[in-house]
This record gives sequence, structure tokens and C-alpha cells, in this order.
Amino acid sequence: MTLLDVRDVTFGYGRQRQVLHGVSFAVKKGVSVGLVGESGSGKTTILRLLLGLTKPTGGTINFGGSVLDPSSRGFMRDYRRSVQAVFQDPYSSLDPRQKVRDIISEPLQSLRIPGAHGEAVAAALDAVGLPADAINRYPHEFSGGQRQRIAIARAIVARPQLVLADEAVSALDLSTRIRIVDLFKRLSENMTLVFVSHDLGVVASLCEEIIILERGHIVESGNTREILDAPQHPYTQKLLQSVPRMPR
Ligand SMILES: Nc1ncnc2c1ncn2[C@@H]1O[C@H](COP(=O)(O)OP(=O)(O)OP(=O)(O)O)[C@@H](O)[C@H]1O
Repeated sequence: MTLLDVRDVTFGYGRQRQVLHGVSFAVKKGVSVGLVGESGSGKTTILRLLLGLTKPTGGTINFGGSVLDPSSRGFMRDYRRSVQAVFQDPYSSLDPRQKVRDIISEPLQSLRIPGAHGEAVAAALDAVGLPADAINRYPHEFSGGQRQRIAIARAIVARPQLVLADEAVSALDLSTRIRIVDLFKRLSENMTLVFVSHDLGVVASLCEEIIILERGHIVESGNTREILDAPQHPYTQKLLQSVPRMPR
């Protein structure tokens, strides 16, 4: 079943600055997708469009069969319940004045999900491997990896169908990165993940499908293993050559 369908999407920052050129791809329910490309290729711009933060200049984005329309309040209310995001920097993405309990329950509150939120927050904390007593602490009391776990707990607390992650492990040191990739892998058994990264190794170990983006064009997409084993496009070959050794 297609969850997200991106068709011929173009986007420009102002009239002169066309950064996406007819981008088309589909995300199937339960199939994690990695979006890969060098800096400036348009990965974050695609995520901003998928989050409804901005509108395509051309083309359409469909979610669950309805057109993503950032100007429709009704659509966006349902959409925010279904789609959540995790960003790169676990330091700036968490409000330092809020306790972990309030940070994680924020989506439940802003989505006006009824009922006591304590149980959902405890379940989210457990799912990301943080102790229950973390709720009474502040972000500064945690390491970078633990903060990213808090950000992930916030993203999954309302049980979204789709999680969009933007370079969500790039700021972490290697051993922490491996542990957070493992966490994403476990969570992706119950939700669909679109994982933006410049790191082919991370995408290879996490995502069943891959989309290679070069300067706002998709140059290759499909099964990750097949593409990385036999890249067809010179840009994919170049990206692969810059990775010393792919994890298997
Ligand atoms: N607010 C903006 N105004 C004008 N141009 C922008 C803006 N944001 C991004 N761009 C340009 O759009 C292009 C795509 O940027 P984008 O951030 O989507 O790429 P990216 O692949 O996510 O890069 P990175 O890996 O460095 O984050 C770049 O050429 C960038 O300079």
C-alpha cells in the first residue's frame, strides 16, 4: 500500500533558485526509504515539503490518498498525527526549560489527544530505551545520544504512521550512532521511516529502498542492496567510491 506519493514535484527558493526538478517517488507502508545525496542536493527541501512546512511550486504530494495541502487546517491536523519528524541536532531540537515528560507529551497535547498522557509517555520512553525516571529531568542532564532518544520518543509518542528523520544520527559519535541506528531499525518494524542522510553506510543498514538525489534530480532509486551492489548512475558510483567500506 502506498503511504506517500510524490509526483513531479518542483520547488524553488524564489524565481531564480529552482532546487527540485520533477521529483517523483513513492513510499510504501512498512518499507523504509533512505534519501541520499551530497550537501545541497535538496534532501532537506524535500523533507520540508513532506512536513507541509512549504508548498511545491509544481506537482503534488499525496498522503493516504489525499493531497497534502499545507493551507488546509483540517488536513494538517490529521497529517500531524500521522507524520512526525526527528532532526539532526539533539541539542537545539529540545526545549532546555522543559522536563522530559513535557517534551515527550507535547505532540499529544498539541494534537489534543484525549486522556492521561502518562502511560503513552512511559511507553515511548521504554521503546527508546530510557529509564522511566527520565521524565522528571531536563535535557541538559542527558548525553547527545540520550537526547536523540528523547527526540525519537517525542516523534513516536502519538504512534505516527510515518517518521521523517533528517540526518538524525549525523551529529553523534560513531558508537552512539550505531546504537541509535539500531533503535531506528527496531522502531521501523512498526512504522514507516524516511531517512535523509549523506551517509550511505547508515542508509544501507537501515533502509530497504534508496533514492539518490543529485542537484534536485533523482538519478537512481529502488532496492538499496541492488543499487549499492550494482550502481547504474555515475553519480551513485561516485558516492559509493567515497565510502571506504560498506557495512554488510
Ligand atoms: N532558505 C533558502 N533560501 C534559498 N536557497 C536555499 C534555502 N535553503 C536551501 N537552499 C538551497 O537549496 C538547495 C538544496 O538545499 P537543501 O538544504 O535541501 O540540501 P541538502 O541536500 O539537505 O543539503 P545538506 O546535506 O547540506 O543539508 C541548496 O542549493 C541550498 O543552497
